[in-house]
Amino acid sequence: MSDMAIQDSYPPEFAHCFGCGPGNPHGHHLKSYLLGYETIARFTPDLKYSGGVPDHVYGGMIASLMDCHGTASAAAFAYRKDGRTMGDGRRPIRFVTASLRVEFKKPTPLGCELVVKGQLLSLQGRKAWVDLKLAAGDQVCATGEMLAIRLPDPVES
Ligand SMILES: CCCCC/C=C\C/C=C\C/C=C\C/C=C\CCCC(=O)SCCNC(=O)CCNC(=O)[C@H](O)C(C)(C)COP(=O)(O)OP(=O)(O)OC[C@H]1O[C@@H](n2cnc3c(N)ncnc32)[C@H](O)[C@@H]1OP(=O)(O)O
Repeated sequence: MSDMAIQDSYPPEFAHCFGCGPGNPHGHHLKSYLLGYETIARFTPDLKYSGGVPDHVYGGMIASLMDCHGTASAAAFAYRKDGRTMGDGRRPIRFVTASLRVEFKKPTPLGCELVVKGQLLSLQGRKAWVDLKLAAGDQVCATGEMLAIRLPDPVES
């Protein structure tokens, strides 16, 4: 596993995301790591993120974790495909979410660590499709699929 969280390679001007930006003092600071052919993030939501059922996580938090982990995963997979290393000093590879489908399979318990994993389904041009799973212990509580779009490099003037 790379020691560097994918989000820690974001330059300061891209580090303000509420869900995962290291530079947002009020945010969640999600950290995603490339581990072989998949990505992994661990997060324990604060008890205030309860959903409609007591002791269960609010669905928006689940989508938020997938949103940030999915775009970070897309970037990590693109770095690997391009034969690059994150934080290599060149213009960073960045993706944004174009679409995210979440399927809530089981209630997600509040107060325990959640593990989000990402796998690359396809990477074609600027488009990355990422498969996502969120589990509490052995229980997969939500699955998702993201289409992330790579931000184009600026045109040199
Ligand atoms: C989001 C603002 C953009 C400016 C960003 C600036 C700085 C941030 C940079 C990096 C972020 C760094 C770190 C990330 C941190 C946290 C991320 C958390 C995740 C998020 O929280 S992220 C926010 C939510 N996210 C958005 O706020 C996106 C709003 N949106 C857009 O900004 C544009 O929509 C964009 C850029 C997606 C594409 O725009 P574009 O002009 O560059 O490219 P274009 O439209 O040509 O699409 C190219 C090909 O993707 C296909 N395509 C596009 N959208 C599709 C869809 N929905 N379904 C199916 N296919 C789709 C087209 O059909 C075409 O396909 P084809 O090439 O085959 O024709």
